[in-house]
Amino acid sequence: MSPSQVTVFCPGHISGYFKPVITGDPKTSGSCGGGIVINSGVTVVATRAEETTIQVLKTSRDTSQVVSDNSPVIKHLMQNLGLTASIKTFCTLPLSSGYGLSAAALLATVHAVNQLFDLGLSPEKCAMQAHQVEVAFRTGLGDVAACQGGGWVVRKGPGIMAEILRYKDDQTIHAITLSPLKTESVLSSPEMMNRITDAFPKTDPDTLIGFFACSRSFAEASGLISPDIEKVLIDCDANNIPVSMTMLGNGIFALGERAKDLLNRYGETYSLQISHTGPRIMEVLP
Ligand SMILES: Nc1ncnc2c1ncn2[C@@H]1O[C@H](COP(=O)(O)OP(=O)(O)O)[C@@H](O)[C@H]1O
Ligand SMILES: CC(C)(COP(=O)(O)O)[C@@H](O)C(=O)O
Repeated sequence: MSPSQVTVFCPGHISGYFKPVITGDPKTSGSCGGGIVINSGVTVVATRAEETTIQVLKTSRDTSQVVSDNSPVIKHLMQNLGLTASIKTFCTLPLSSGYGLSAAALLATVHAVNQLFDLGLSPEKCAMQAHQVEVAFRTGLGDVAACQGGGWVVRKGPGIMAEILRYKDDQTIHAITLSPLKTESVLSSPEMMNRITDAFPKTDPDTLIGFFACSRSFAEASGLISPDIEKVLIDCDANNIPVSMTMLGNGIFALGERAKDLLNRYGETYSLQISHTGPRIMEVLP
């Protein structure tokens, strides 16, 4: 019996450093880089329907509010798949703030409709469907690849099939967002993309502390740090707290429990764990 509704959770992703790789084909384009797959992301509820409707909801204190009745990337994904369904996406982190929520929404949606309509797509094919929309819309380059699994990650090449090193760690990551930043605005700027490429680190980290150092030197060299962000970075430095800027968002992420009280002085602080998994089916209703 085909299900009537499927719920899937996909983790988000904080990118720490990245190098765009644009080949002209969204399937082989993407980025190399390092980031953290986080235990907060997007939950998608896909329900059989005669036409595609999309609701983007933000949840806080167990109450969800509709923030948008549209999502061009989800709409395009459904058209690519030739499917119609009611799609509701739920997140607690802020949108357009560098938490990889566009990727998480896309990847969760593909896995949900794959189960809802019994498409038989492999995890890799699901990820490819999501990745190519992300890249085509310039809403991300490497987040879908990262969110296929858990851990803090080093992506050695662009796209879904490239080598990804994944490392487990149970330390807490704390993050704040000072203001939204539309990823597409940066990815569509040739001048910024060239500067970002030049800032890419020469070696890959193999420790979490080393990842923070790589991300921080990348952020400093990228020219993306605003005065407000710089102030928080310096405060963390003064307290010996590993810290960097979320890519791409006007935000900060820092390592360990001591970061929470410090970041609380600057805004709402999100306490995050490194995810152990990628997308997960949460519920299937008959
Ligand atoms: N939770 C979500 N549900 C549905 N669509 C989303 C979601 N998050 C982002 N998107 C879509 O992706 C677009 C780009 O988001 P983006 O700025 O890349 O956010 P992020 O930095 O969190 O990935 C948004 O304008 C929206 O259309
Ligand atoms: C940094 C970014 C290009 C965008 O990340 P976000 O703003 O979270 O969509 C990411 O996709 C990456 O390739 O590392």
